[in-house]
Amino acid sequence: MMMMGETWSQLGSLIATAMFLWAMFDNYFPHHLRSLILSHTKKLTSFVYPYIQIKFPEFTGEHLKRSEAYAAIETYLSSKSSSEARSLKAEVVKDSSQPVQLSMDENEEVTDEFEGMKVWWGVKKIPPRTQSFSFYPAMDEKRYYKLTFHKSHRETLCGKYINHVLQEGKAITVRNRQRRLCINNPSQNWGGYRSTKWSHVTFEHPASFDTLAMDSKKKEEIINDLIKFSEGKEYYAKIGKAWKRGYLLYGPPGTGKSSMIAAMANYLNYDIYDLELTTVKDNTELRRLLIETTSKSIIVIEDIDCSLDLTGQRKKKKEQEKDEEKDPASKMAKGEEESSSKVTLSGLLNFIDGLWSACGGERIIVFTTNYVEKLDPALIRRGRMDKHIEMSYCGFEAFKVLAKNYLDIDSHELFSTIDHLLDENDMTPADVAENLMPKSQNEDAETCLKKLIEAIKTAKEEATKKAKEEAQLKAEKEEKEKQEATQEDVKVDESLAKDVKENGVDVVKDDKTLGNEVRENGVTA
Ligand SMILES: Nc1ncnc2c1ncn2[C@@H]1O[C@H](COP(=O)(O)OP(=O)(O)OP(=O)(O)O)[C@@H](O)[C@H]1O
Ligand SMILES: [Mg+2]
Repeated sequence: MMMMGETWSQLGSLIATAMFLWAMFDNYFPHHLRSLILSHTKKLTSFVYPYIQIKFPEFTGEHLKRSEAYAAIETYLSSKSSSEARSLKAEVVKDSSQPVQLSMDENEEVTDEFEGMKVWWGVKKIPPRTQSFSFYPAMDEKRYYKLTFHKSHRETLCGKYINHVLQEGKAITVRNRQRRLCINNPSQNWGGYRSTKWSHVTFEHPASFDTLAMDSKKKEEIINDLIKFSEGKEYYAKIGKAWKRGYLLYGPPGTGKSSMIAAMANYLNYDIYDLELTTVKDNTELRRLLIETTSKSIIVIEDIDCSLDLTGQRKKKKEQEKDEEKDPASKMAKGEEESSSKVTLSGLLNFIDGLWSACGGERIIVFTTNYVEKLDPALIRRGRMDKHIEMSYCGFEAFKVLAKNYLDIDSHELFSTIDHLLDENDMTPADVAENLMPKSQNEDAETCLKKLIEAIKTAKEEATKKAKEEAQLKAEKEEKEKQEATQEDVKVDESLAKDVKENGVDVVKDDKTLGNEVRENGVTA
């Protein structure tokens, strides 16, 4: 059965040869008789060989570009080839998480089924026409995939099936794609041979939504939001909106903002572009960087409050100004610095919902901050940042996720104590996780839980002590200010009295108010 397509193909060739021989007798037959015979032969061929074949050559076009269809078919057939074919070829595919991709060798055949219809796939090699030396031997070795199916299935297989193969092939490539973490290069390194605006490494962060400790309802809501977005191509096209979504993650340090971004990327299979704004010179550079990001990616700007301040000017600039006050020499370079500090809030906003949105493909943009209240409302208004996600201190539900991850336990008698303690005290998931992690092999789950309880209690005591100290400091400061104010008043009174004594009328002339006071105090001019 395996070679069925092959056998039929040979039979087809035989018939074609016979037809050719018929044609050789061309001259001996009158024209009308000849076309009659030919039309009957065609019917006979189609009756004896009711199969259709489609070829997909590896290289196409004038410049012999590797055909996308060929690559997609190869990927699509990879799993079938590895389980059915006896002679296989292994190739390393660039940027793939799979060590090698297996494909069937020449003259092998695999079968596939689509809506109950059977098809045969084979790969063939066209031998090179010349034996001459070539710089591109791989290109000389032309191959093609051959699809064979019964003519009665023509309509479905030519349209729907081929479409399905190509789409699935591309989807598998995306799934197997090694994801990348890209970091923007400083612009002074942009010029030159083969330089790029982004450097990348393989993204291998293990965070996932399963390991992320947070309220399960909130987590589910975020996952659903991501699914809706990633499947929303038609929806976004319908409502006339660019296929983009903005998230603002805010919360104290160590509450899992960066882990959340990694989990999102892992969940959606997206690349991450970690955009460091402080090395971007101006809005033009920002645009150039963003235009080079690829589809299916998350663009991250961490600690947005540190990159831009409320007026849209760079924070760095403000700090420079402070330094300049102390150091006049640095003032000399001010003009230069100014021109290098021009990434503005409006530039960023224009990019988020301006023209950049027109470049197709799905992109998510995530801002993180520890201080949401510091951000400009223009930056975080709905529509720009579609979803605001608060990453908060560790609650009991989040703790249970961490306990499962770190200690592999779902319940324990100490859980209720921890529940109570976490309810009353703020502790970040990062701190909880740190305490739950066994430091040696002797530390079992109970020891770690006790360690956590101790840590929360200590943190509580420290927090109470700190609060007391702060209250005391505040009271002392207020008292000091009060005393200083009183001393200041006394000084003013004394100096006033002295002035009046020394200057007499002049003071009254100069200062009406003072004159009134002087008059009231009984010292007349
Ligand atoms: N919600 C969480 N779930 C699971 N692990 C967490 C969570 N929050 C923090 N952690 C742990 O703490 C470490 C630090 O967390 P992360 O870097 O995500 O915090 P962050 O909110 O981005 O902090 P920062 O504001 O300082 O950037 C992580 O490596 C992770 O192990
Ligand atoms: Mg972070």
